[in-house]
Amino acid sequence: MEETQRPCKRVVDSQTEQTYLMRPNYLNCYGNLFGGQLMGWIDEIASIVAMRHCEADITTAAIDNLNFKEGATVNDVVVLRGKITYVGRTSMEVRVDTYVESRHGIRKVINRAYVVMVAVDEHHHPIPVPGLIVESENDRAEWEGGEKRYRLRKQRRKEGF
Ligand SMILES: CCCCCCCCCCCCCCCC(=O)SCCNC(=O)CCNC(=O)[C@H](O)C(C)(C)COP(=O)(O)OP(=O)(O)OC[C@H]1O[C@@H](n2cnc3c(N)ncnc32)[C@H](O)[C@@H]1OP(=O)(O)O
Repeated sequence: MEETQRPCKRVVDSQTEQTYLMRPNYLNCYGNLFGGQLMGWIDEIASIVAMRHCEADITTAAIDNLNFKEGATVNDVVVLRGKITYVGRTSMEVRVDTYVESRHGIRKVINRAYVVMVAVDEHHHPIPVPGLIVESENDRAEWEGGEKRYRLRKQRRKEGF
């Protein structure tokens, strides 16, 4: 959240959207979007959001909550939207929502993932990231959820996984 000691940026400063027209090479053998392909896209957009926020190199520390609620097939339009929800000292949580979009622009959720990215220097050591300016009620709710997940991940690491 906002701190006087470090620079702060807004959620919108790094928000990113990426759109794909589904091609045969994105599909699995059943003709649906291949899960590994989607994971690669999620990791890529989360990386871009995090790099835009911290203006440095990043590495992926964790990906949570991959649920596939809808499929997508050839000629569908798939949209990924990524935004920062929470920042620690050197880590950033990015929420990535994936949708399949109809020809009329109606979006159905395929997946929601939370990705933890860590800013690193040239020696791959974690470095501090800018704080996050929480501007809306929505940003605040995301921040509070992110804070809980941050603590939970720390606890899980203490317990050994
Ligand atoms: C034709 C079709 C092709 C399709 C094709 C598809 C292919 C299918 C692709 C799938 C794609 C999947 C997505 C791969 C994504 C990668 O590529 S994962 C592999 C890349 N990542 C790595 O190698 C990272 C390895 N880990 C590390 O280098 C270190 O653990 C880290 C992350 C830099 C952390 O360093 P550390 O020494 O543990 O530092 P420490 O001070 O303890 O922690 C630093 C911060 O990280 C946080 N942190 C550390 N560990 C964790 C953790 N496990 N969880 C959360 N936060 C953590 C800490 O809380 C801390 O945050 P702050 O409190 O400062 O905010």
